[in-house]
This record gives sequence, structure tokens and C-alpha cells, in this order.
Amino acid sequence: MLSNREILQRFVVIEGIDGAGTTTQLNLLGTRFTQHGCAHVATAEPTDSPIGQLIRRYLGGDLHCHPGTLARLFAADRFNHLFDPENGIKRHLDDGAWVLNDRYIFSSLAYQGTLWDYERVHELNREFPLPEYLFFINTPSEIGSKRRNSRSHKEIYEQDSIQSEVYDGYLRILEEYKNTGMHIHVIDGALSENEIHEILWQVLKTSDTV
Ligand SMILES: Nc1ncnc2c1ncn2[C@@H]1O[C@H](COP(=O)(O)OP(=O)(O)O)[C@@H](O)[C@H]1O
Ligand SMILES: Cc1cn([C@H]2C[C@H](O)[C@@H](COP(=O)(O)OP(=O)(O)O)O2)c(=O)[nH]c1=O
Repeated sequence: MLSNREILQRFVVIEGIDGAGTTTQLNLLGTRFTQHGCAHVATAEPTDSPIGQLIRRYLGGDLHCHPGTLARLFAADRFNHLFDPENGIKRHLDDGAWVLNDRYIFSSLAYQGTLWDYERVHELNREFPLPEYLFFINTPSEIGSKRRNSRSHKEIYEQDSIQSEVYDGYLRILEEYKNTGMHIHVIDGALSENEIHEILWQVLKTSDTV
């Protein structure tokens, strides 16, 4: 049951296809939180842990595996990211900080769920709590494609046909998760970096704890 999922307060997730600008927005938000003296941790998935580094090797194309293996690696990396006793998301939230995260379960559902098997990916991510805020930067694949093409190094998902499927997957997931109690904001990815940032900031600023 999606409606019974635990929601972690002060946990913020930014999602979008490759090139949507999630990394850009994470950095801008982190700077803004710092300027306002608001305790926070800015982080991302896949993480820098050994599991995350292994995932990067698959994404880079120098290792190959069954898509089910990759789905499980993302879930293992996420479990560690959430529950690591010293540096995990839960620990930071329990200490009173905000956690700003570039990608979370919605990436697994949109990428592995679309490209492999939605039900199995859903099952692998069922135990994870939901964020209080989910920002989806709504960047259709044509716009993302132009931005991705300026990168020298391509990862395995950085192809227009794949990104277009993943984009459609995100739209389905947003619909599926709309009544779960998260604050979901869909933001026009064609806006400038600063315009998008201001929208995110205005939403978070009105929360009583920032
Ligand atoms: N709203 C935007 N408008 C135009 N360019 C953007 C925007 N957001 C990000 N970019 C640019 O697009 C590229 C990809 O951004 P990035 O944040 O790395 O995307 P992601 O992490 O979602 O793949 C970068 O060159 C970045 O400066
Ligand atoms: C967290 C996560 C990421 N991904 C993909 C999305 C991206 O294509 C890739 C790396 O994410 P990321 O580092 O955010 O990409 P970018 O280079 O755009 O900043 O991993 C999944 O397929 N499943 C997941 O669960």
C-alpha cells in the first residue's frame, strides 16, 4: 500500500531524466541553505560508497551485468545511504538536519522499472521511506538531449530513445505516488537554472523549519 509508507520530514529529493539539471539544482539549494545557516546535507545517488562506485562502472559501460543485478545494486546502495549508522540519511535527519538528495527510489522506478521490470523494482524499493518533498524537473528528452550532448563521457542510459522511455516512466510514477502524502512539485525544466532554483527555494522556505 503506497499510502501507508513512512514519510521522512526534512528529506528533499530532486528527480529528472539525464540532463534535467538535478545536479545543478542540488548545488544551488545547498548554497542557499548554507547562506541561510540552515543545517543540511547535500547528497546523491548513486553514492560514493563501494557499491556506488561499482554501479558507476556498470553505468560507464566497462562492466556488464543483468539488469536485475543493477536494480539490486541501486537498492543496496540506497539502503546503505539511508541507514548507515554514522553517515546515513536517517542519522542526519534524526540529528535535525535537512537532507537534499539528487535521485532516490523514483530513479530506480523510472530507469530500471521502465527498462527492466516495474513490479520487481517496486518490490526492491518497497521498504524505503518516502521524502517529505519530491521535486520533478520536467525536462522532456529533446531538451535533456541537447544538454547531454555537451558531455564528453556518455553513460549507458544517455541515449535519446532510452531517455524518452524513462521520461514517460517518470510521468506514470508521479501519478502513482500522488496520494502518498509527499509534497510533489513538477517544475518546468525549460526555465532557467535560477528560475527553477527560486521555485524550489520558495517552496522550502515556507516550511516552518528552514
Ligand atoms: N534550467 C537549465 N537551463 C539550461 N541549462 C541547464 C539548466 N539546468 C542545467 N543546465 C545545464 O545542463 C547541463 C546538465 O546539468 P546537470 O545539472 O549536470 O544535469 P543532471 O544532473 O540532471 O544530469 C549542465 O551543463 C548545466 O549547466
Ligand atoms: C539512483 C539511480 C540512478 N540511475 C541512473 C540515472 C543516471 O542515468 C545515472 C547516474 O545518475 P546521475 O549521477 O544523477 O547522473 P548525471 O550524470 O545526470 O548527474 O544513474 C538509475 O538508473 N537508477 C537509480 O536508482
